[in-house]
Amino acid sequence: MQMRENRFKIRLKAGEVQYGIWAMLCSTTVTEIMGGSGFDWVLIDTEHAANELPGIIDQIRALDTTDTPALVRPAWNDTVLIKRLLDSGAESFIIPFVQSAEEARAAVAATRYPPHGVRGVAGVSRNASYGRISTYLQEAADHIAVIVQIESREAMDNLEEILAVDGVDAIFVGPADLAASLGHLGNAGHPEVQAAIAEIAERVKAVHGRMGIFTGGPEDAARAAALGYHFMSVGADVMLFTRAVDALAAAVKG
Ligand SMILES: O=C(O)C(=O)C[C@H](O)[C@@H](O)CO
Repeated sequence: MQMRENRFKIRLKAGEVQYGIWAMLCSTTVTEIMGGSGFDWVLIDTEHAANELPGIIDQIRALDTTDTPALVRPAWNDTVLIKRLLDSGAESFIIPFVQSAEEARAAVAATRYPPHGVRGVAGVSRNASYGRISTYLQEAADHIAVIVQIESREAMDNLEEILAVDGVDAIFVGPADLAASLGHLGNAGHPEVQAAIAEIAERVKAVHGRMGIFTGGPEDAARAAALGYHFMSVGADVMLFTRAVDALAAAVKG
């Protein structure tokens, strides 16, 4: 058995525009539904959602039945969390709150087998089709996408050093945490935050231009695309569902 291509990573490295959505409801059904909607990726969030490993695996399995690649955000830039997600079949990661080149190197190392990293070796996990993919250990690194989140003032201060880390495929801006770090908690629309988002874009474009951002919807995504961001999340299942059920209740209950 051969390893399948990581279509998200291929398109990411080519700088193609890819629109995604956040999966936070911890629902295999909802994630599967979103996988059939036509998005270019669905991110299974474990940082700000109660997604745990069994449910994450089920959601990855569900997305495997669609044309939409799965991305996973571990709860933290943690070697053990990333190892367990890799063995479960995750291959594209958005790593939260990376603030330095050292932390970026640690994130990459968590996805690499020795001598290039510290990932624990088990050739019979789900990622290797339980041992059927005999070349997995040798080929895995090429199929894994490592995206680090830039979402603090310190990360901005270290941006070029982070971009230079071998194995970091792209950065992803988290506007909510960036706003908090810049002193504008809850106000990602503050001019200083928006200026920082634009500054990050210019600095990343001066290096390789591979950058994504969390946006609140199509209009926000269009503004981000105009700055050069090319993989954008345009929403989250939890927000979409809450708004829809609240609107329905209001419609019938006045
Ligand atoms: O800081 C951010 O913004 C992000 O990283 C995205 C959020 O965590 C996402 O859950 C939407 O609030």
